[in-house]
Amino acid sequence: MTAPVVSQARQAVASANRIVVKVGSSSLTTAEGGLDPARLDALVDALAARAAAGSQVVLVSSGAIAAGLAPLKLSRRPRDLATQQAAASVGQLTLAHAYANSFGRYSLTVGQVLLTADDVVRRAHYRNAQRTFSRLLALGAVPVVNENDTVATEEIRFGDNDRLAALVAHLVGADALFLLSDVDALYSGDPRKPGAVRIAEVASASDVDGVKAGTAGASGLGTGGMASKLAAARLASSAGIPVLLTSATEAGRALTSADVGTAFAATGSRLTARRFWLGYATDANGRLHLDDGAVAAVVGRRRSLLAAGITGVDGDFEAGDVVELVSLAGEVVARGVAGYDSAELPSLIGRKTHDLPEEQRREVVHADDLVPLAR
Ligand SMILES: Nc1ncnc2c1ncn2[C@@H]1O[C@H](COP(=O)(O)OP(=O)(O)O)[C@@H](O)[C@H]1O
Ligand SMILES: N[C@@H](CCC(=O)OP(=O)(O)O)C(=O)O
Repeated sequence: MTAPVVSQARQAVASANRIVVKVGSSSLTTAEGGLDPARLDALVDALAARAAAGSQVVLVSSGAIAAGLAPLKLSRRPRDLATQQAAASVGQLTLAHAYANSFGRYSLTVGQVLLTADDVVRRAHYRNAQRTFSRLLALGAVPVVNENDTVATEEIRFGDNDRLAALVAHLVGADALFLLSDVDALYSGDPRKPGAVRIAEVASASDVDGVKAGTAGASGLGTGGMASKLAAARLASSAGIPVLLTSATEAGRALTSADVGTAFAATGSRLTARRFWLGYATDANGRLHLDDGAVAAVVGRRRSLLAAGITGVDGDFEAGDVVELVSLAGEVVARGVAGYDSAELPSLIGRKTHDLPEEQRREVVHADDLVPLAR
């Protein structure tokens, strides 16, 4: 008998020391939509076992809105932000309490961490959140994270916890990310439709090129569907963090042998906190449009961006602001820190460096301040 081939990604996920586990609303609720204590306990059983085996565990849990429905006598997930926030305000309390009790069965202490996108986008907040996580973990507590729905306005929302989990995985320097949902793996298309094929391994971004990632599941409680999980898995794996995507009912196996679901290998190398923040966490203030030669230079050869390769400028930004670098096809290929104010650029772009006045011969985006993005 030949032994099953275990991919490197699965080995990395199985032996990871610090892990981030994200669970979706649909995996924590009953058919009627309320919080299901049995499902929550089953998840915590698996997390506590991993903690007992020596891993540091960070849990990103959705479910606040779902948990708030019944107490507020709402029959389904509200569509408007204000009612979602009210439901989250009521439900987060129930959710956190349920986790505290459930982890308490194993004498594990939980700490609640509620984050808005601002806490990751602003560098000072990012560092602050990093310190909090690091201290909680050092003290042996399990951070239980959710979006701070009650104060997050439409503009400053993450909107989906898959992305939040990928950002938290980087923020805490996790060795693996687990995305637990109500579907056992990634499929080539929506598994509710015939013909979808299960994908076990994703070794590089091109392995998911043809995948049709559909919207949220039948429960009506999830938000992003598979598309947001796929984006989050790409975000984490391109920043050097392997990902395992499977259903919450497989949490036990996922967190021990990792021989279930879809494994995403870490493709890119780990970025420093500053480069990760620059590439993925912060908001951009403007856009620079690049010709093909400039894209090849900055993405392929990791060179600085010079004025000669820029064909257009959008937005109102100052030197020091973050901008997106866009190809002729309209794809955002990199992000970087602008070396000039947007008002200065129109007279420089398209011109060779030696044709420019001496004080304007510096790079528009220096290579050290430029992060090519995962495609
Ligand atoms: N290509 C695909 N592979 C797997 N699942 C998919 C795919 N496209 C759409 N889905 C659906 O995405 C759902 C999971 O997303 P969602 O309901 O948002 O989960 P969660 O609440 O866990 O975040 C699954 O139930 C599945 O039906
Ligand atoms: N913050 C929201 C969850 C948003 C969300 O991403 O939900 P899901 O798609 O179920 O992971 C809540 O706790 O209800």
